[in-house]
Amino acid sequence: MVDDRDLLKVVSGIIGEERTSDDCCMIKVGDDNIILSTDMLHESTDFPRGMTDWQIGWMSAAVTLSDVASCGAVPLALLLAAGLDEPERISGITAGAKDCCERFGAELAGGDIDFHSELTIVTTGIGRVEDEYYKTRRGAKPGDIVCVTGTPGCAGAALEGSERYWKNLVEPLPAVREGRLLAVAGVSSMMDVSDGIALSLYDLSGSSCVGFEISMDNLPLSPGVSPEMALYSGGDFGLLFTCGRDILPVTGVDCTVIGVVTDSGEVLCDGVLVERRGYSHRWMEEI
Ligand SMILES: Nc1ncnc2c1ncn2[C@@H]1O[C@H](COP(=O)(O)OP(=O)(O)O)[C@@H](O)[C@H]1O
Ligand SMILES: Cc1ncc(C[n+]2csc(CCOP(=O)(O)OP(=O)(O)O)c2C)c(N)n1
Ligand SMILES: [Mg+2]
Ligand SMILES: [Mg+2]
Ligand SMILES: [Mg+2]
Repeated sequence: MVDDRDLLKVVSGIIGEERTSDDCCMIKVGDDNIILSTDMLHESTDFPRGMTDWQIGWMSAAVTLSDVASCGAVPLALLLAAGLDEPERISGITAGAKDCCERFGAELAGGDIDFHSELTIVTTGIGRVEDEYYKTRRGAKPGDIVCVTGTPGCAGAALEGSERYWKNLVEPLPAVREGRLLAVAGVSSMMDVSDGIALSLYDLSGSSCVGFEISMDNLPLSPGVSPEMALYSGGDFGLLFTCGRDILPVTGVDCTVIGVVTDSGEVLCDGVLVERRGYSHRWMEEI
């Protein structure tokens, strides 16, 4: 079985690790730092039954604005390419994406339309960030603390049938304001937790060449959300970040310290190795 992270190693061998180890890429244009990110979602793996087309548009915009936010950037614009199984779905999807963009300060500024046997949406986000506020997955240092915003696991709980968290799942809120505030406050590394805390800790560990020691008791849990869900389920779009102890609290950011950065290279929870699993795309074939 291979997953998207295995394939990313292939891509990284061709275009360079630098380009595959962050939520976004950064391109310098004159004095500006332009932030770019793209995501593909499709019906069978990302849009649970019962979602409206408006929510599908909203979620598609939100996942990409979340990546832009995780770099400390201000979102500017979003492009949405829709591979439609039914042509009439375009109106709801576009309205949802536009509403999400407007809520978070971006413009839905273009896209593409084609036929596809399975509804497939690709969103590409563009943002801007100053040198000093640009954040990546690469700055975590041993001795830093590691923190998350919001309450992870709610989207996962909804997938397991908890109706109270349905909106968390289908209308996720990218942490655009929080990402910016944390960047300005001077965190050392940052990413979003779209694929769950466990996988995100491994991603951060790989990019920063550090380890983590977190504690189950520290995980912020909403009612009915198990520590297991908080660690291993995705779709919540909080931010995972590291920083020196002196930086918190950051006014306007609801976050929780879940552990510390170590130099071991291992991701441990209460002294036990965290499983490297979460939300990932898988193929049966070997490569
Ligand atoms: N097929 C690809 N070609 C080039 N770069 C890719 C490809 N897939 C992913 N990447 C890049 O690898 C990085 C990590 O991707 P990913 O783990 O999907 O990030 P995220 O989950 O934050 O969207 C991103 O910067 C992304 O742009
Ligand atoms: C079946 C299902 N599981 C989980 C989710 C929650 N969810 C919504 S978008 C998303 C992440 C999108 O994954 P990916 O395309 O890998 O985006 P990236 O992590 O690369 O930003 C998740 C986990 C969902 N909507 N449906
Ligand atoms: Mg991301
Ligand atoms: Mg993404
Ligand atoms: Mg991705």
